[in-house]
Amino acid sequence: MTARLLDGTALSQQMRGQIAQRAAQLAERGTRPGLAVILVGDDPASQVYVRNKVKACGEAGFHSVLERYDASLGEAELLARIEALNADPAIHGILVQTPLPKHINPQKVIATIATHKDVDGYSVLSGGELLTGLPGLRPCTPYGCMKLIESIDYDLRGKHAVVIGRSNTVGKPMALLLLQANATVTICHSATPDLARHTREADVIVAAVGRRNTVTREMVKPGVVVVDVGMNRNDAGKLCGDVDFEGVSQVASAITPVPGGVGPMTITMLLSNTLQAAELAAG
Ligand SMILES: Nc1nc2c(c(=O)[nH]1)N[C@@H](CN(C=O)c1ccc(C(=O)N[C@@H](CCC(=O)O)C(=O)O)cc1)CN2
Repeated sequence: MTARLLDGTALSQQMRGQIAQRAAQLAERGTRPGLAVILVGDDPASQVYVRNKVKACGEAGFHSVLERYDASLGEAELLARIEALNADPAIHGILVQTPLPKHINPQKVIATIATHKDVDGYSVLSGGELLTGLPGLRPCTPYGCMKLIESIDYDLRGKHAVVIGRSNTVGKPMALLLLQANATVTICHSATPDLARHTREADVIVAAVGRRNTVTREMVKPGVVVVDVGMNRNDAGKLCGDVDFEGVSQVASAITPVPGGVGPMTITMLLSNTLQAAELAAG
């Protein structure tokens, strides 16, 4: 079997077109969705991501501001800046790019962002909304993974989904979203003995560990749907995920590539969340 490609670039293009249309309708009613992106420090990958976020905003007709600060920015100054953006009516979403410099506590930063502007969906309140099934802003990467699975009309009801990774930003919210879609969910992590025992039983695998070749062909059953959140470099310096794409795509029914899978969807869901926040603010 050769797997169907879950193409995040194509799905993003389609979804961003729809988001731009909705943004234009909202703008006609007097509200232009606005996103503030804050970057502290000069991490090269983060610089690319924030640039791409601002570019995507422009293409969707959103207002956006990019605030860049030196890595020496004090925590109190950053929190004060967030408070000001919380009070700014032109801003519907606030995002602080991670990783942050060591002297800044990311939990404090996230807690300072107003819940209704928390377009990363990282706050304790946003997490609680997800946990309890209340409407709210969902973390962009797992939300994007769900859209990729939905894009092939895959019915998760009664399916066994295995999530590899238990981070607050991907693994845990991913498991909750799959649960909400009526899948039976197993979360595996670094202390799970015999990972393959679990992945071989899976109808759906979401790999989010940050280590290449975590999932190989012998570890999956034929027909499995595989979503690869990993972003690693191989020995040749080429971008690759957590899944051995060459091997697993021979037996899977659908699989995301890296690059071009989950990554672009992360930015698309950020636009979607910002639009949702703006629509709510507009009433
Ligand atoms: N505040 C946040 N920080 C971080 C997030 C986040 O969602 N919010 N996620 C990641 C980084 N990230 C977005 O910020 C992100 C990562 C990767 C991509 C992407 O499109 N990747 C491409 C490949 C890019 C390349 O060539 O290097 C792909 O997979 O096709 C988008 C966004 C950590 N920080």
